[in-house]
Amino acid sequence: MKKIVLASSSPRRKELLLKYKIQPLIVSSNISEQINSNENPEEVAMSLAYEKAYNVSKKFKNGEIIIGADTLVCLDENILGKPKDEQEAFSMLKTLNNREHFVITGLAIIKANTNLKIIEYEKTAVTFRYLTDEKIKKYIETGEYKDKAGAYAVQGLGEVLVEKIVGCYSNVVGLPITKLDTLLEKHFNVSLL
Ligand SMILES: Cc1cn([C@H]2C[C@H](O)[C@@H](COP(=O)(O)OP(=O)(O)OP(=O)(O)O)O2)c(=O)[nH]c1=O
Repeated sequence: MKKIVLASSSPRRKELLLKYKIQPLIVSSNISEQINSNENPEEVAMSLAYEKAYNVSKKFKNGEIIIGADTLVCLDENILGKPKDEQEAFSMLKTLNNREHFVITGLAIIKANTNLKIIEYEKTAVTFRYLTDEKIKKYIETGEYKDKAGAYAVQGLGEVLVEKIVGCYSNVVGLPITKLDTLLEKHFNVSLL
């Protein structure tokens, strides 16, 4: 079987991928993620995903398949990354309140020691229900906002904040599984199942 490498330290991505038979090696990319908010969010997500995959691919030499991803939340052309503290988490959740936003994950797949690289993105629409300041504060008190783009986790307690999702669910959690399988089959002759 071809060796698959997940270039990520995200426990969510790891969990999403470990369900499948491909037994990925997990290697953290350690890149410093700089978000330039003047850029188009899809391009930001794809270029960060590529940087992560490329950084890890340099450690491999035998045609290993390296997967990198970057998830960000996008509201009216503004990019929301991970909040640095509770105050920032509160203001992020307040702006997401009672309306629709988009979650974009850039996905990069590289074959080590070849020129083969595929870079795409997936976009999912998420609508928050109306939340009182009290409810937002209670959610922040759970600590779940930490290390999450947009300050929430739909797969966790943050489920209660969400009224509607249109599109790929795993994309919101951090790795668009359907798109990943489609690209792996098409370009790398690998299947998740
Ligand atoms: C919106 C949302 C984001 N997230 C998480 C997924 C990502 O881990 C994180 C966005 O951060 P990323 O910078 O995409 O990833 P990461 O720093 O956690 O991991 P790495 O760069 O090593 O791959 O937000 C959720 O877990 N649930 C959600 O509902």
